[in-house]
Amino acid sequence: MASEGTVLRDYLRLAPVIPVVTITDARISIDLAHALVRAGLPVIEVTLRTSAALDAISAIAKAVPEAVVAAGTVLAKSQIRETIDAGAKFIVTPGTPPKLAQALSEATVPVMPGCTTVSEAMALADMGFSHLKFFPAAVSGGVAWLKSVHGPLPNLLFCPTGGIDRASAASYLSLPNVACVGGTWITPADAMRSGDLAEIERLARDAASLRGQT
Ligand SMILES: O=C(O)C(=O)C[C@H](O)[C@H](O)COP(=O)(O)O
Repeated sequence: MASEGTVLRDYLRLAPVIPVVTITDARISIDLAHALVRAGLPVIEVTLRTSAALDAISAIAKAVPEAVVAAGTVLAKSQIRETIDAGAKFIVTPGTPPKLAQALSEATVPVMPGCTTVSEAMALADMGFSHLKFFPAAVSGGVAWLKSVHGPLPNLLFCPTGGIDRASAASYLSLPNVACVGGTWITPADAMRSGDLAEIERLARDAASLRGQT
């Protein structure tokens, strides 16, 4: 688990923002990943919310080696193997009930489990997880929550996600216990639907520029 933490830390250092992407047609995934990589956001979380998700992960993993594709919305133990087989470089969950946490602790790729409370964060830290998704961040205390937990839990790093946008991202990124933030604002549903990759690349470039402000 310790070496997995190092690998995950290196992934999360690649960019200030992880685009959280829901893909309904896997055919867009390679061009989308190229656009995000070009813009400076190589770490991409593909949510397992659609039937195209595993194909999209697989396509990105094979065709865009500069990208680090993660599987998001992993809710069940059975999805761990599926996503690793598809080529996911790491796994992200929105929340992490104990049985899922146990299965994730045995995964062969790094995992960023989701949590919302101090007790959940402590339980995950106790299992060896060092980088946690704080979800849903904005409605669960946001920046103030992260500031408060840094004192008692100084060794944990978070990727707050949920309700974060371009305007609020910088205040999260300025915190010492925030590795990066996640969000969907880079890949809005209408741009995804119409395949407007130029707009997505513009939003991604703008998000990547947040690095300099922290
Ligand atoms: O489905 C999951 O597992 C998730 O990870 C949830 C997403 O991270 C949020 O839905 C982010 O959405 P926004 O609030 O629009 O940025």
